[in-house]
Amino acid sequence: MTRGDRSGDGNARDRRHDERHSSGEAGRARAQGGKQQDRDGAGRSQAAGRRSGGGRAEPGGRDRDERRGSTGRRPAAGRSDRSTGGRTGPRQGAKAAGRPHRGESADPPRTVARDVLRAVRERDAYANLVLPALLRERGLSGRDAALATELAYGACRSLGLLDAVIAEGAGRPIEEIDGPLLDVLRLGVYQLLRTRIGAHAAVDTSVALTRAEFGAGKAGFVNAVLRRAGEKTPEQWVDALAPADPVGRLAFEYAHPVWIAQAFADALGERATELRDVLAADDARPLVHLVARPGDITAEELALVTGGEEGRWSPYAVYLEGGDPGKLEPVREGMAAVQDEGSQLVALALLNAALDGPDTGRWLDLCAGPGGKAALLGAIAAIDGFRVDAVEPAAHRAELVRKAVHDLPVDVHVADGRASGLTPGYDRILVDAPCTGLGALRRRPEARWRRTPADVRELVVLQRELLAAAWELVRPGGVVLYSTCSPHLPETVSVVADAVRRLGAEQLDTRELLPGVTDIGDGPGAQLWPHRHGTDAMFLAALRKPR
Ligand SMILES: C[S@@+](CC[C@H](N)C(=O)[O-])C[C@H]1O[C@@H](n2cnc3c(N)ncnc32)[C@H](O)[C@@H]1O
Repeated sequence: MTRGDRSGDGNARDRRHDERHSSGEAGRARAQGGKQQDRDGAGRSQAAGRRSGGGRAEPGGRDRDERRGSTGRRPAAGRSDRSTGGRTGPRQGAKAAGRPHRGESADPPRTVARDVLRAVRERDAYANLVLPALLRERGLSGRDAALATELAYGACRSLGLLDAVIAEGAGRPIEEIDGPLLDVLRLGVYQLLRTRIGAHAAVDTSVALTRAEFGAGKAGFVNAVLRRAGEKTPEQWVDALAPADPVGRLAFEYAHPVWIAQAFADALGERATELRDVLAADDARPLVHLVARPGDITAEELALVTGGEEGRWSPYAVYLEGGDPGKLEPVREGMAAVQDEGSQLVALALLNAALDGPDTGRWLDLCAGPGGKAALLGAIAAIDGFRVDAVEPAAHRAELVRKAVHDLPVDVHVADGRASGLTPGYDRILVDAPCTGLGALRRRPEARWRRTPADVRELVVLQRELLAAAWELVRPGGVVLYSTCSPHLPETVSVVADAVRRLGAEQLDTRELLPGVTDIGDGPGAQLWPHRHGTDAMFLAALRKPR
C-alpha cells in the first residue's frame, strides 16, 4: 500500500469518506471499547504508585523520541548500577568501577544524561533533541540508552525540586554553585529521590563523574551535598521545603513551578481536586499516538501493521507503547505520522462544525507549523476534492509543513497570520495559536522551567490578533476554530470571550463537535486533559460568523 493508492482506489476513497462522516459513531464505539482498557486508569495507577511509593516514583514520562528497554521495566537496577558499585560503599564502589582517570568516563549512560543536562542549562537546548543525537553518537542502546533517557528526562522535569534540595544540602543558593557541578548534583539527587537506584550507586557514580572531570576536591563537595540529600526521604524533603498552601505543596511534590500548578487548578475550576492527577500525568510516560492518514490507511489497518491499539476518541488514532515510530513502514511511507490524539480531535472538530451555507472547500490553517493538523486536514480535503491554505511565518517550520503535506492539496505560505495577504472567503479556518504549551509538558521535559508568566502576556496579545485576522478571512456563515495546547485560562476562554465581545462571533457548543468524547467541561469551549483523556490538554472553541 502506498500513498499513491489514494487517487487510484475510488472505492477506498468512498469508504474513507464515509468513515469520516460516520466518525461520530466510530468514535463512540471505540470510546466504549476503550473503557474496557481504561488507558487513563493506567495513568492514574502510575500516579497512585508515585504516591504510595513514597516519591520513589515511576520516574516520569518520556518524549516520543525515547527508546525503552525491551522489557518495558524501569531501568533503575540496570547493569550500569551493578558495575558501578550498587552493592558496595561509596569508596569501594568507586574502586570497583575502576576509578577513571581525569577526563575519562566509566559510566556512559550517566555521562550522556549529564551532557544533556549541561546542554539544556548552558545553551537552552531541548532535551528531546539533544538526547537521541548523543545516544547515537556514543553508540548507546538497550538498557544503557534506557537508563540515560530516564535520568536525563527525569532530572530535566524535576529541576525545581532537585535545586531546592541541592541548595539546602550545599548551604548556599544554586546560583553560587558551578554549573557543571550543578548538573552532576541534579543527576545525583534525581537518582536519590525519584528512582529506585540505590543511594550508594547514586552517590558513587556522581562522585566518579566529578572526579573524572574536575579532580578530587570538587568530588568531595559533590559527595558531601549528595550525602545530605540522601539523609531524608522524598516525603521528608517535601515536608521540610514545600510551601504550606495546598497548591504550592503539590507543585513542589510534583516538581512544577507554582504558577503552572495554579494555572491548572484555575482551569480545573470546581474540579481542582484533580490537580494531583494533572501534575502526575505530566510525569507519566505518554503513549506514542499515531494518526492514520485518511485515504491512505485506516486506524484498524495501522494498528494491525504496527502492533498498536486503535485510539479511544479519534477514528484515526493508534496508540503505541513505545519504540521508534520513525522506523515503522507506514510512517516512513507517509501514510501515518506521530500526532497526539488531542490534535487530531482539534482538526476533526473544525470539520464537524456546521456552516451556515454550503462548504465550498476553502479551508485555512493559519498557524500551521510543523504541519500535523494541516496534513490531517489536507488528507481529508483530498478525499473531498477540497484545498487547504497553510500559513507559517517561520521559514524552517514552513519547510516542515511542506514535508508533512507532500502530495496533498495544501498550499504553504510563509507569512505572518496577522497579515497573510490571503483572499478572504474561507469556509473553515483553524487558529491553532502559538501558546505556552502548558498542556503538553509531559512531552517536553524541561519546558515547565522555561516558561514564565511574562510569556503568557505576550502570547495572549498575539492570540487575540490572530483570531481577529482569521475573522477577517472567514466568510459570513463560516467557522473559525481556535485552539491551544494549553488549558491556561488567559489564553483559552479569555481570548475567546474577548473575540465574542469584540467581533460579534456566535460561539458554538464545541462539545458537540467531538462526538463520543466525554468529560470535556461545561461548554461552550471544550477542554481535554491528559489525566482524563490520555491526550495533551488541548483547548478548543468554535466561532461562527453571523451572516
Ligand atoms: C501551536 S503551533 C501550531 C501547530 C500546528 N497547527 C500543527 O498541528 O502542527 C503554533 C505555530 O504558530 C506559528 N506562529 C507564530 N507566530 C505566528 C503568526 N504571527 N502567524 C502565524 N503563525 C504564527 C508558530 O511558529 C508555530 O509554528
